[in-house]
Amino acid sequence: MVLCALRRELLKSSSSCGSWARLLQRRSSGCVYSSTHDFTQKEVREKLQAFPGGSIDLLKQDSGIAVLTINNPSRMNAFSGSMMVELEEKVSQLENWSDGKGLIVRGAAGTFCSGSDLNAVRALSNPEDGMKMCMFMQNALTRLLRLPLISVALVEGKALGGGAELTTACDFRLMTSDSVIQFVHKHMGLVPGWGGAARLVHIVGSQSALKLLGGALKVDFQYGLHIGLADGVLEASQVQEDAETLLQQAENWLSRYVKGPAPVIQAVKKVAVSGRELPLSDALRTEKDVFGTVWGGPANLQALASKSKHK
Ligand SMILES: CCCC(=O)SCCNC(=O)CCNC(=O)[C@H](O)C(C)(C)COP(=O)(O)OP(=O)(O)OC[C@H]1O[C@@H](n2cnc3c(N)ncnc32)[C@H](O)[C@@H]1OP(=O)(O)O
Repeated sequence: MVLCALRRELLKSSSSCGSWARLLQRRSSGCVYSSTHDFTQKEVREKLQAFPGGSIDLLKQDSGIAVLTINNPSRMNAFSGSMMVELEEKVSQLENWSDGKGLIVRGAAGTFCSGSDLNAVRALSNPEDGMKMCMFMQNALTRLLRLPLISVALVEGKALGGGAELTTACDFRLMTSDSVIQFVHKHMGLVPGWGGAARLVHIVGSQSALKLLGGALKVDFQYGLHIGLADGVLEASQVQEDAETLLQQAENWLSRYVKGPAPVIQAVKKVAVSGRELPLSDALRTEKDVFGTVWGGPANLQALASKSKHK
C-alpha cells in the first residue's frame, strides 16, 4: 500500500527539483515515522532543544557543492539535542537547494563525530524519550541520504557510535590515513538506532556488518577499503592548513561525479535512490519518470547539437 502511494506520488510529481524535494519530504514523514507512530516532530524538537551546545554549520557554495560541518569540538563533535534539531533544519534547506549537486559532511577541528552527547543520552535514558530521539534521527538521516545531491562523508579522526552511523547516511566515505570508524554501540549496551545498522548492511553486506557491530571493530582506511565501507583515502599533510587541504581533496574527489548541470546530477541521484530503495518494478517506473525530466532538456539538446564523441 505504501509503495503504491509512493508510486502515485512519483507519477504526480513534475520535473522540478522543488517538487522532488517536497515528494521526498512527504515520503520520509510518511514512510519512516509520523503521527501514526505516536511521533510528533514538533514535540521531539522541543525536548531536544533542552540539551544545547555546538552547532551544525552549512555552507552552500557557488560550485554546487555544500559543506555541512558537525561543530562541537569540546565534546569531539558529539551531537547535543539542539544539534539534532539543527541537522534536520539543514537537511530541509538542502532539500530545497535547486542549484545543489554535491555535499561534503565533515567534523570540525580534525575529528568527525563521537556520536550522541553522553550527557543528553543520560538525561533521555528513559525508553520513551530514547525511542523519540531515535525516530527523530532516523527521519533526519534518511532524508539526508535521499537528498538529490551526491554526498560524501569526510572522515578525519574518529567516527564513533552515532558518528559512525552518520557516515552511512552519505553516498560515499573518504577516510584519512589515521582515521577510524567504529560502531561502539555494543560496548555501550546498545545497537545502532539512527538507521546505521540497516544502511551498513546495504553498504558492506550482512556478514561484514555483523562483524563490525558484533565485534565493535575499529575500521581503519585499509579495512574500510577492503570491505567497501571506504571509497577513498585522503592524505593528511603535516602543514597548518590541513583542514582546508583535506576539504579541497574531498571536493576534488567529488568533482568528477558532480560535473555537469544540476538537473542532470540530481536526476542521477534520484535514479540511484529509487534503485536502492524501491522494488524493481517501481524503481524502473521511477527511472522512466526521471528520464522524462532530462530527455530533450537543455543539457541533452546541447550534447546532441555538439555531436559529442565519448572517446
Ligand atoms: C544511537 C547513538 C549511540 C551513540 O552515539 S552513544 C555515544 C557513543 N560515543 C562514545 O561513547 C564516545 C565516548 N568518548 C570517547 O570514547 C572518547 O572521548 C574519544 C571520542 C575516543 C576521544 O578520546 P580522547 O581523545 O582521549 O579525548 P577525551 O576523552 O578527553 O574527550 C575530549 C572531551 O570530549 C568529551 N566527549 C567525547 N565524546 C563525547 C560524547 N559522545 N558525549 C559527550 N562528551 C564527549 C569528553 O568527555 C571530553 O570532555 P572533557 O574534556 O572531559 O570535559
